[in-house]
Amino acid sequence: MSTPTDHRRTVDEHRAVVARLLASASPGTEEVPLTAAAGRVLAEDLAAAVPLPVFTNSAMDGYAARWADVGAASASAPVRLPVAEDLPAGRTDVPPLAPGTVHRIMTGAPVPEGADVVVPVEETDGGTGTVVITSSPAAGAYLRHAGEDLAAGVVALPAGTVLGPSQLGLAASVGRASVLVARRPRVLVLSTGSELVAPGTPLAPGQIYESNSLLLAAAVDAAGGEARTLHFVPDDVDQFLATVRAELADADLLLTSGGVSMGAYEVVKDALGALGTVDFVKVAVQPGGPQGSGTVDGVPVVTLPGNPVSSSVSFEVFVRPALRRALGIRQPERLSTTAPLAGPLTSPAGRRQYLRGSFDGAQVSLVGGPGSHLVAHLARADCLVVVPEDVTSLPAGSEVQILLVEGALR
Ligand SMILES: Nc1nc2c(c(=O)[nH]1)N[C@H]1C(S)=C(S)[C@@H](COP(=O)(O)OP(=O)(O)OC[C@H]3O[C@@H](n4cnc5c(N)ncnc54)[C@H](O)[C@@H]3O)O[C@H]1N2
Ligand code: MOO
Repeated sequence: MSTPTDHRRTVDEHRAVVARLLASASPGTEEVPLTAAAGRVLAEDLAAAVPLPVFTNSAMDGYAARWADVGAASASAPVRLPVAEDLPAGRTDVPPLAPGTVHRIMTGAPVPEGADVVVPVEETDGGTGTVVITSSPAAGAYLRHAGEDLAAGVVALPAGTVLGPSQLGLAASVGRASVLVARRPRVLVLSTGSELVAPGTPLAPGQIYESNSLLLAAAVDAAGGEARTLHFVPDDVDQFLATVRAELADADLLLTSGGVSMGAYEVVKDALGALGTVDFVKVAVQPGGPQGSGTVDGVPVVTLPGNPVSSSVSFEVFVRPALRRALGIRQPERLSTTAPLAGPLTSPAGRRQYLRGSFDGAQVSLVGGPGSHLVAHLARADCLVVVPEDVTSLPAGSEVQILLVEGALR
């Protein structure tokens, strides 16, 4: 229950704190071959060295012609013309088209000077010495003009673009073999908890499988970082700090899960809290209330709560956008929309709630309840339903904001 002494940082305040912190975690840029650039973030305005199309070329297999010669062709009054040249794609010496002749041309081949239409082979007898044309498309048809897609010299891809398949295709189309990209922040993902054992080993009573480091490392990688995981079984605070410090040398960010609430054995909070450079706060959010942020030996650290759903949601809300912003990504946030609720919901007063949902393109259904241990439900969700701080209940049909997380509408 919220009391006057229970001051909580707002979600937006904590998002700003983490964004500022991670801005300093940005490790600069590097040139990479285009063949290794998938998923990377462009760190330069990539200018087109060539126009697209590079030269005016044919959109069809057929005959490059002068419309004045072929425009009147019909089945009852076919036009017969000599075929002066054969132009396969890749031909570099293209003679101009003399009046009263055609050039046989293949898709992608340069259109000869003087041609202003391509007659598809289907409208002809396919002749190679002479051709009989039985109909002509409109003047100008089937010409793909140099520069109509992109002019030479303009920015083809602005800095901050994530290089997906079509962006890589464009970079290659303008002739780039390598690109300047943001270095991927190296994120050390550290989970703590003596009840946690690695998947694949037998469980003793009281033990569970460690899952947060897998979840968070995959989320870090998907956000553009480069995760390395470490599971620390706490003995004592000094040993924890020594382990963390030894691993920090190659990290741009330390991301921990667990050990930050109010219990008697909160190794993350105890060890990092004592340094005086990490703040532990409560955020007005559910799940994911207990949060921490600061630096360890100058390296940014964000501490997430251990409940798996809390870890996942707080990564989504606080870390992912900050990491993507630090990478220079133009659109760091998830796509968001509004959708009507399939059923009613309730939400705690004074907390922004992020409920797991499933969006079918028309309405959103809740997946499981608010419990932050519901990992199976989490894995079935494809969106987060955002319930504002001042809303405690909503009837079915209410419009709610949803964040489309990875895999929505798959
Ligand atoms: N008296 C209070 N108790 C709790 C509070 C509170 O305010 N007062 N906050 C609750 C909330 S909210 C959360 S969230 C959790 C956060 O706790 P910790 O961050 O200290 O996490 P742990 O206690 O270590 O673990 C919580 C829960 O999650 C499981 N867990 C932890 N790490 C992993 C992992 N790597 N893989 C899988 N599962 C993990 C752990 O076994 C626990 O069940 O505190 C509440 N308590
Ligand atoms: O608010 Mo805690 O983060 O889930 O249960």
